[in-house]
Amino acid sequence: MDDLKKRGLVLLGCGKMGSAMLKGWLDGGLPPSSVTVIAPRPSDWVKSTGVNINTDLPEDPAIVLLAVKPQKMAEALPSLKALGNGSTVFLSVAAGISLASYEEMLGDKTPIIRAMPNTPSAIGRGVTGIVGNARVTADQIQLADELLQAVGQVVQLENEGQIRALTAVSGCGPAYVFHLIETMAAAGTAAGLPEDMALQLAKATVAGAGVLAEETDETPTQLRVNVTSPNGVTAEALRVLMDEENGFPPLLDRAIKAAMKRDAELA
Ligand SMILES: NC(=O)C1=CN([C@@H]2O[C@H](COP(=O)(O)OP(=O)(O)OC[C@H]3O[C@@H](n4cnc5c(N)ncnc54)[C@H](OP(=O)(O)O)[C@@H]3O)[C@@H](O)[C@H]2O)C=CC1
Ligand SMILES: O=C(O)[C@@H]1CCC=N1
Repeated sequence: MDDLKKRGLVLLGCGKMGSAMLKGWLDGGLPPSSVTVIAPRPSDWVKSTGVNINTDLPEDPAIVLLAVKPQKMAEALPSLKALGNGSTVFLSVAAGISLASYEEMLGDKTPIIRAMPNTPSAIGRGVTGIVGNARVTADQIQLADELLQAVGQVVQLENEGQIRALTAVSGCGPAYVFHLIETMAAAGTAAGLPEDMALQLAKATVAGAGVLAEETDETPTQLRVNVTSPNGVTAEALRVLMDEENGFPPLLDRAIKAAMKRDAELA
């Protein structure tokens, strides 16, 4: 991390994901002076952080984070090509785009790491999968791992092929959970609760269940059983949700497959 502070971190794109990660790093003590953001329309929040914005780039930054939309990558990346084939590590969070495509755009001697984070990174509770190309050294993987651990957990993938499924599960996953909160709250409101109370109950239930699932030694299956009194109330709801034809299992399976299909298209 000292190397990163000295040589600098460049962010290409600083929208929702770039800002979530930058917030986590700045909150964790990364000096804003070590960071250079390249962004056509930096947000008020980015401007308020004290990072360098659209200034000259450091000569040999330790890491360049690529956080533009996959569709914008080919247009945005040429401005950084001079840093390719050197010791700067390119860390891409973009869905779909392969290590081979980056090698084509930046030079095949460029150390490149694909990472797939998620937005809870903004509060240090993200989870990121990473995989590097053949040029990445163990030290560079270690640096990326350390940087990403500042915003949550890190999983090292065995091969690039796994990143598509990881994207569909944890990269997109917060959106599924937020939608669960939305729909629980809406169902609670329809069932007679005041809207704000239903939302409070849905948020606290999802947050509490999430922390419990992470902190206990019990499996999610056992935790579910613990809630489900025999012939009780939960059992009736689960009969609907666990239905093998219309419940969560086929629905989530279809959702994950749809996400993976889109990831492949973006590639
Ligand atoms: N959102 C998420 O939960 C996750 C996103 N990702 C990945 O992160 C990447 C960014 O997604 P997200 O943050 O959601 O998208 P956003 O649209 O919020 O952010 C992308 C940013 O890139 C900027 N930008 C566009 N063109 C350029 C350029 N030429 N140079 C520099 N910056 C540019 C955009 O600016 P402007 O809007 O002004 O055009 C925008 O601020 C994507 O590749 C996505 O796959 C990965 C994991 C999770
Ligand atoms: O929706 C997307 O394409 C990005 C990738 C993972 C989360 N958001």
